[in-house]
Amino acid sequence: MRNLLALNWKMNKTPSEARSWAAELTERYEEGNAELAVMAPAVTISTLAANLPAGVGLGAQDVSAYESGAYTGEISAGMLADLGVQYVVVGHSERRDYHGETDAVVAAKAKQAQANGVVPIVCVGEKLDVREKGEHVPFTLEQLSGSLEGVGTDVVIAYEPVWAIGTGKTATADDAEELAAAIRGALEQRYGKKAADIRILYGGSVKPDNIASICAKPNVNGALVGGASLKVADVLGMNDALKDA
Ligand SMILES: O=C[C@H](O)COP(=O)(O)O
Repeated sequence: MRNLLALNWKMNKTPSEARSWAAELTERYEEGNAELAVMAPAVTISTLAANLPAGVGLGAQDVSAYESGAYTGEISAGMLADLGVQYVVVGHSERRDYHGETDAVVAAKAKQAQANGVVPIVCVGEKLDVREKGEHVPFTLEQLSGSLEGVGTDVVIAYEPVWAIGTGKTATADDAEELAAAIRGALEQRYGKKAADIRILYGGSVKPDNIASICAKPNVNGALVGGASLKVADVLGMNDALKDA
């Protein structure tokens, strides 16, 4: 399966900065074996749609759980689709933590995305205390189960141990594979044979020098990258590292 390198800018870059980033990427990018997609702040999506190099996909970082109507400040999946958005991150730990998103809300968002032809990237993963108790596998699988309630197979899963996000502490490739394999098993129970075609990403302090070993694991099919997505040089480094993958 082709690796997906999902670049989550989080709340970084103005539209002008996004234009410069896209221009630099266009100048230096050579398509490799990995699929690249930018998970952009909503206000930069139009700019990126017009300026990203061919072959680089477009994503959003959140979507409303509702179709349309009186939900001030929300952005619907239909609006994202109309801008050419292919992917949307749902249930990122920062949204679960700072905005109180429950598994049910995450599932509703994923369903809205799918109903509009946008592929949800459903994020799951444990905090440090859960890992220290050795409960990271059952915790993550329960979160996954709730977040996929009623969600179809056109989905990407991102396993992000919260303790590894933005901390410089990367899970080892074996840690990533332990959870990716457990997630694959859960997907098989839910979706049968189609589970083999669902991409499972790892996220948490991924950089050019560790991405290849993590993505070499059999059940890891790419990465959800925060900090290292902001500089074009790092993105090219990760793209190169996956060239032979
Ligand atoms: O969405 C991306 C993840 O939260 C990882 O962020 P990070 O690469 O800065 O650790």
